[in-house]
Amino acid sequence: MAHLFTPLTLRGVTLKNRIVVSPMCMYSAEDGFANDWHLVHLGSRAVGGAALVIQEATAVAPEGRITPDDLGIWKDEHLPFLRRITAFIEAQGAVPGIQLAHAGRKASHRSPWKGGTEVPSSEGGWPTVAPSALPFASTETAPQALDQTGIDQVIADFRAATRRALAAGYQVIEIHAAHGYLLHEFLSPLSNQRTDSYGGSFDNRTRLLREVTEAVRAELPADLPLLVRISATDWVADGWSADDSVALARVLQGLGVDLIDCSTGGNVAQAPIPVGPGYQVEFAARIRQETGLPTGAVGLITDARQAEDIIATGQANVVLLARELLRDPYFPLHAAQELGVELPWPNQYERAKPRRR
Ligand SMILES: Cc1cc2nc3c(=O)[nH]c(=O)nc-3n(C[C@H](O)[C@H](O)[C@H](O)COP(=O)(O)O)c2cc1C
Repeated sequence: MAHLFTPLTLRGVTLKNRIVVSPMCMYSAEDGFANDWHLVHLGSRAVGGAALVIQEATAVAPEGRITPDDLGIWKDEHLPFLRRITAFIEAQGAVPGIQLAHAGRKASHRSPWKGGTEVPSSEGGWPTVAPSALPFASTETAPQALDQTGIDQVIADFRAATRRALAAGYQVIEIHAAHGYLLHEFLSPLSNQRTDSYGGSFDNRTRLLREVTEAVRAELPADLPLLVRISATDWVADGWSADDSVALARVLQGLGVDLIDCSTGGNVAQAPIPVGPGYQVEFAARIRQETGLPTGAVGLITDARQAEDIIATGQANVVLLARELLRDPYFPLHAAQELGVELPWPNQYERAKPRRR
């Protein structure tokens, strides 16, 4: 049996294989509400055979949206449609997951295909918040530094969003602490120059993520797993480092986190990132090796044998695929075919279109 198709149990949730749909903003929501697009998009990844479908960065507060077109879970009215999505994913034998997010200083931007620039207030843009009043790029408006009341509100928003996510039927929660969004901004000394108990030392810069993690974990039943996505490095000297990530993983392990999803970058506009096949896998491997905590590898994993090798060699416990699953929503079924694994109904790979190379 290929390692890629062995089940993985995290607390009381069993993934039927090791292929996870990496969260991807689809910029197709209005006022945070999911619609038919999200049902078909996420549902088809479940039909395609992925074990866990993690819904895009879903904002815990309206001002935490990257773009006005992001999904949200800041009010109960969002839940009825989300329930349709989770029910459909589950009916395909996959696990519905959600990434809870706050975009911090990178909020209030147009989607990439609308240019990615800041949305002016005249067009519905809003003031952004961050640990310090430092813009992501020198051309952008500076965010407001959060005060203690604002920080408490962020923690309360993650807590309330978790409660809603459970009510909507998600079985896996992932906290988004990567890619230069709010929680990563607090971690990195490049974006966090606070002098209070949330800035300065490692202990202080990790405080908000620890408090958010504790709040989310406290809402979760003991049998549901919690994932945290981190950017394992800022890719620049004096930024957040791989050593920091190992230390953070140990702390998160003690707070009941079950898997670290290891991405990188996003907090420095011009970071020299050596993008190439599997370029972030080494961080998942190191964290797993040094902490014993399960990890997820992500980033240019596009090939069944590459994915199999990552799992077989113990570099990560799951692989997360993003763009390859846009190109080939049936990647898991094709991978099974390529690795000689026969899957039970309804995931017989014969039902999928042959893959063109
Ligand atoms: C259109 C698009 C939207 C994305 N949105 C998110 C997101 O909401 N949350 C997140 O953590 N990463 C997001 N990412 C990053 C992916 O999850 C993934 O980490 C990255 O694309 C590298 O994986 P890949 O090479 O398989 O695409 C997005 C990527 C793309 C292409």
